[in-house]
Amino acid sequence: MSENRQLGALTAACHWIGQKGWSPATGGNMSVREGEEYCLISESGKDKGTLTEQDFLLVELESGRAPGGRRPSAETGLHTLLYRLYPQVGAVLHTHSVNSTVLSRVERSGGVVLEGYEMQKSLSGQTTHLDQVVIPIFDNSQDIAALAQKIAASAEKTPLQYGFLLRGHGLTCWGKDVAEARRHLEGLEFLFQCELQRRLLEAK
Ligand SMILES: CSC[C@@H](O)[C@@H](O)C(=O)COP(=O)(O)O
Ligand SMILES: [Zn+2]
Repeated sequence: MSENRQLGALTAACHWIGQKGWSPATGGNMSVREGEEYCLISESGKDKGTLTEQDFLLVELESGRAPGGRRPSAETGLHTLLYRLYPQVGAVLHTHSVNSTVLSRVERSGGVVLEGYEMQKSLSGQTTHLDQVVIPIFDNSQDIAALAQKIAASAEKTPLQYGFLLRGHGLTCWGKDVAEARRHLEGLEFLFQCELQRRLLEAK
């Protein structure tokens, strides 16, 4: 097993995510970068709230393969895409919260616009509630390779920041390390809940 210094923090983040109820059943997957060519990602099909460091597999970013016969996350292709596109990405968290699942369906456009919330400042680089933060939404697909291609094409036009939603599926977010990815996840989840409640209360 690798001695990635972020792996303990990632395992703790997985337990926290489980306690929050953001990875029900076996939903969600989590990873950390391991140098320029690899990442460590959760094994497919496990309960992400009770993972140990032995449940993470070393995967090559280019091929998405894990040596040794164990099966990395079904959504490995989305994690490896982010690590390949952005050298500054050090950790990726994918969750299945009720709020991200519902909001990504209620919002029919290609993105959720967050504006007017102090908590936007939980996202690195954001300094005021007056700015707009757009979290893109991509239609869900079971074809992860095709989905990764669509996301990559979109990222060429508009670079990805903080995270994206998969419609009716969940949130994938990231940071330069586990601590930042965790802050982005908590901030976005808070903002999604605010946005859903605002829409409910303002609906005629
Ligand atoms: C109820 S799990 C749904 C899965 O297909 C997937 O979306 C997911 O997040 C977990 O897949 P995994 O292969 O365990 O990483
Ligand atoms: Zn998922």
